[in-house]
Amino acid sequence: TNLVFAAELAALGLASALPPRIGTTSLAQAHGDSANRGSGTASLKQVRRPRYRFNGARSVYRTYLKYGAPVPDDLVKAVAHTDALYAAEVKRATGSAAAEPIDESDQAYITPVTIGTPPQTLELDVDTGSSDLWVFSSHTPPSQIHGQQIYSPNKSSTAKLLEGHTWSITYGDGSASRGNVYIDNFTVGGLTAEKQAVQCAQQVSASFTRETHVDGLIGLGFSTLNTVSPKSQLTFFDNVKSGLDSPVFTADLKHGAAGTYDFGFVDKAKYSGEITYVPVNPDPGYWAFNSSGYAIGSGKFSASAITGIADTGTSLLYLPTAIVTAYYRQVEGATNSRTYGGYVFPCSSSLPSFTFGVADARITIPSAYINYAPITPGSSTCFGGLQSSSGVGINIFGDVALKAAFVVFNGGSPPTIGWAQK
Ligand SMILES: Cc1noc(C)c1CN(C)Cc1cc2n(n1)CCN(c1cc(N)ncn1)C2
Repeated sequence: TNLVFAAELAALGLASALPPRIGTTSLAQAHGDSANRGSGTASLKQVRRPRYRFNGARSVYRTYLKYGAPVPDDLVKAVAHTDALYAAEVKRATGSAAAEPIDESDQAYITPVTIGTPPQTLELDVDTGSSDLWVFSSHTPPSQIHGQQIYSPNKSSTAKLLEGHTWSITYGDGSASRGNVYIDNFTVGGLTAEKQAVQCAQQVSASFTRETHVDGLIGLGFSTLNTVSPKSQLTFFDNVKSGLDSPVFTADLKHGAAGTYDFGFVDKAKYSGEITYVPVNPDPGYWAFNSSGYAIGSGKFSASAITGIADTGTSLLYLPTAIVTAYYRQVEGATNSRTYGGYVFPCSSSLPSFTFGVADARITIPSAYINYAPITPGSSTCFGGLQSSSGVGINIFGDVALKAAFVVFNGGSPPTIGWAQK
């Protein structure tokens, strides 16, 4: 009976009150721990099983089975009932995927995904500034494909054409793509959306053709921005959100190194200090939030609200002209070049860091991130990672800003965005 009792307690996930006796060797002793009490005695430490929920009906049921007793019908029903209750509470799905820079200036980041059956692997640009999931495909004219991996729906047994639906999107820099739509399994970071709308490109603009490392985009903006017509489709995040442990995804982008996108959980190991959450206005369809102000280098903080969007699909940081001119006034030889389309400076110039506020929190972008890249490979003139938003029409916290922080995109009600130093 001691053994049974101990077993029941173990089933409860509780430490047993009955220390095991002769013949058992503690793990510590197995690993030669210092206090050797001689032979014949040992003690095993038990630990609580994480997230274990005791299910009484099931425990009684097991005892009936163990002693071959006939199981009463209402006990079988009770077990099914309690299992169902717990299934509703069980830890849900999460995912974690790499975000690899496509070049040495972190112009964009790519994330491996699989689509269809058998799985076809592509590497897509996760883009919180748009809401279309589109891919280079077997429907893309070969003349427009330059090294990209493609998705072939006709090779996937689970692909279904979304009859009569098309899509067409144009991005801030004028690049564009359009095509038809399939529904298929879509997996990123071990997380699968069974019926994901996968938009197949039948036409891509030259700048996408030139981007050999980018096989398409995963739009993680709000689904209201999705361009599929006549019926707009849900983003991957909206498709998986209800099954996630928590309705969030996080971005931990890095300068010149692979970072991660996590889904369903906030990884405490990825940031320092506290995460500061601020409201998001989902109406424009972007992750729009208010920054509380800025500071240049070690200068004083200027508390002035800056409404902008957190956009993983934009490379640079675009802010109001007044802030940008104040910044480059501190950079030797900086000019706003019409030729190169923005602020440039001698690559050897020393740059101040740039700090932006999120409520009372402060995110500081190291100066190295603002020395973005030579205007052409090998040039001694460099392009700034901070540029004016006046031509864009909206302030954009793109990768230059995002990679200085750990960012939580909280898709709960109401949506919020969290920022932490790292
Ligand atoms: C890659 C990459 N990423 O940014 C650029 C530009 C490139 C390079 N370029 C040659 C190709 C290209 C152009 C775009 N992309 N890729 C990604 C989506 N684009 C966005 C997304 C968004 N949220 N906001 C604005 N544009 C425009």
